[in-house]
Formats: sequence, C-alpha cells, structure tokens
Amino acid sequence: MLKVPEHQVAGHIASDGKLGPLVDDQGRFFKPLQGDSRGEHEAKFYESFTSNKKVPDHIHRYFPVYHGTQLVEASDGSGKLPHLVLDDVVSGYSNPSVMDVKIGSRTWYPDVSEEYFKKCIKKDRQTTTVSLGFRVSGFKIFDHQESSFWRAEKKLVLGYNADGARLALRKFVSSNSPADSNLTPNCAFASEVYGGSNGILAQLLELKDWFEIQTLYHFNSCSILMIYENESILMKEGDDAPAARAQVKLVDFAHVLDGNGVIDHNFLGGLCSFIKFIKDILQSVDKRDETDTSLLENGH
Ligand SMILES: O=P(O)(O)O[C@@H]1[C@@H](OP(=O)(O)O)[C@H](OP(=O)(O)O)[C@H](O)[C@H](OP(=O)(O)O)[C@H]1OP(=O)(O)O
Ligand SMILES: Nc1ncnc2c1ncn2[C@@H]1O[C@H](COP(=O)(O)OP(=O)(O)O)[C@@H](O)[C@H]1O
Repeated sequence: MLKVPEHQVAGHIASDGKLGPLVDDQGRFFKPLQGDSRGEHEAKFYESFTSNKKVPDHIHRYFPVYHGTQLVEASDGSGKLPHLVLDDVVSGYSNPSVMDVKIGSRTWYPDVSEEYFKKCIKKDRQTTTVSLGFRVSGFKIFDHQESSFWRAEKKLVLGYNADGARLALRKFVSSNSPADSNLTPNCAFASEVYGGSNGILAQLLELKDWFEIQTLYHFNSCSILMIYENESILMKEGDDAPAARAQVKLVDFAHVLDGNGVIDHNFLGGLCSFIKFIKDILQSVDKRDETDTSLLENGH
C-alpha cells in the first residue's frame, strides 16, 4: 500500500487529492512523471547517470538509487500513472530532520519558454537564489523536547533574506525549541552534523571536488537534501552508539542538461557559497566552545 511521504519538505505534495510522490514500506519513493515532458526528462537523466561509467562510485552515493519507472495508482485519484521508482533516502531513519536547499544563482536555463523564464527569475530575485546562489526550499526538525516534528512554514521560508537563510541553517542543528522564534538557536548539534570526517561539510566538499572537474551534466534547479537524526546524538554513549548519520543527497533532475564539456558554474558557485555558510556556523561554534573552555579553566 502506497502512502504520502511523512518527511517530504518541498516540491509538489500529494495532499488534498493533488499529484505528488508516494512511498511504500520497503524503502521506495515513487515520484510521478511530471507533465511538459519533465518527467521523461528526469527518467532519462537517471538512466544516463546510473550507467555513466565516467561518474565515480563515491559520487553515485550522493544520488538516490534509481529502479526504473513503474505504473502505480496516482495520489490524485486519476488512475495508474508512470512513476520514477527511487530509494527513499529517509527510510532508514526513525525521526529524521530534513532540509531541501535549491542550489544555483538561477533556476532558469537556455531555451526555456519566456513564461517559464519570467516565473523563475521572479522567484530567484524574491528569494536568496540570486544573492546567495542557493535558497532554502523547506525543512523540518525533530523536536525531541516535544517529541514531534516542527515544520518551517513554506511562505516564510521563501521570504528569507541572507540572515534568514543563515538562521535556518543554525536552527536546523539546534536542540532548543524550533517553534519559539525568540530563542537564539544554540547549534547544539552543529559539530556532529555539519562537522567531522563524515559530516555534511565533508560530504559537500567531496561533491565540490567533483563539480570542479565534471562537465557531463548541468544540474539546473536541483536540490541538496540534508538529513540527520538528532535523537541518536542525544542518546549517544560510547563509540559504538549510533551517530547523527548526517547525509547529503541530490534530488530533482527534471531540468538537468548535457554539460557539453563545460563546467556547471551555476551549481558550483552556489555550492561554494552554501559551503561558506556551513563553515561559518562551524567556526562560530568552535569559537564559543574555546571561550567556554577557557572560562572554565580560569575558574569561572
Ligand atoms: O509550482 P510552484 O510555483 O510551487 O513551483 C515549484 C517549486 O516550488 P517553490 O514554490 O519554489 O517551493 C519547486 O521548488 P521546490 O522543489 O519546492 O524547491 C520546483 O521548482 C518546481 O519545479 P520542478 O518540479 O523542479 O520542475 C516548481 O514547480 P513548477 O511551477 O516549475 O511546476
Ligand atoms: N528519493 C527521495 N527519497 C526521499 N525523499 C525524497 C526523494 N526525492 C525527493 N524527496 C522529497 O521530496 C521533495 C521534493 O522532491 P523533488 O524531486 O524536488 O520534487 P519536485 O520536482 O516536485 O520539486 C524533496 O524536498 C524531498 O523532501
């Protein structure tokens, strides 16, 4: 039995009889092929990418595994429709915190219709896409104090300026109540989630190394999903305990173009800018920890 994904944070959502993705209980994510030939385009990308020997294995792991397309009962009640069958990248988590960040300083690309171009550029200017080279599209955090999920309101997220985006990235890794907008995010999970040899920053840097040389694809309007589990950090005891399991995945390939031997500078630039924001948060946390230690050592 397919159901509406509990942890989807952006994009077209299958609620109120609308067309959107579905999940099964075996860890599969079914994304309906979108109209305007976008769906076919995304399926073609997955087929090309999956079999592309020029893409190194350590890069493949940043993409959901693709299992072809399948006709399944669509969420809008319109009968059986073709869906992309992907690994559900959050299925291994019990209470994942998830953020979708759309990368690039533009979401339009050559040869789109005038109408689509206008729609994209309007949204790119209204959000941080143009100014920062990325925009937060949506996120949810598991609030362990309330034992429930807190979801950022879409309208507010799309209205973030640079400070709003920075605050959201801090909030995403904080343990104090996300619902209270008066609280300064404490970044309690920053070192475990963003930092460390397997953390988000290390994964983003690995992706950046590839984007600095890859000329196979141009990832227009594509998102980085960040996923982690905060409960496991809080319960951690000893080295064998489960860690945050922070993961970066790329999603949404409906607008990917052939790279034609040219660097994807739109994605690469946005990725570098995003990395800088994550680095700054880590630095501010390190500085705070150093100050706390020296205060303790000086008997305060
Ligand atoms: O439909 P909208 O206006 O909500 O726009 C969708 C975007 O929602 P947003 O409001 O930016 O969060 C949506 O963005 P997110 O996935 O939510 O970041 C997509 O850009 C979607 O286009 P596509 O599925 O990638 O082709 C966008 O859909 P299209 O309008 O391009 O079909
Ligand atoms: N393979 C996946 N596994 C789990 N969740 C996913 C997967 N792909 C997408 N999602 C969720 O769905 C959202 C929208 O995905 P996306 O491919 O961008 O759809 P759209 O084309 O409608 O914008 C993402 O923000 C994420 O929360």
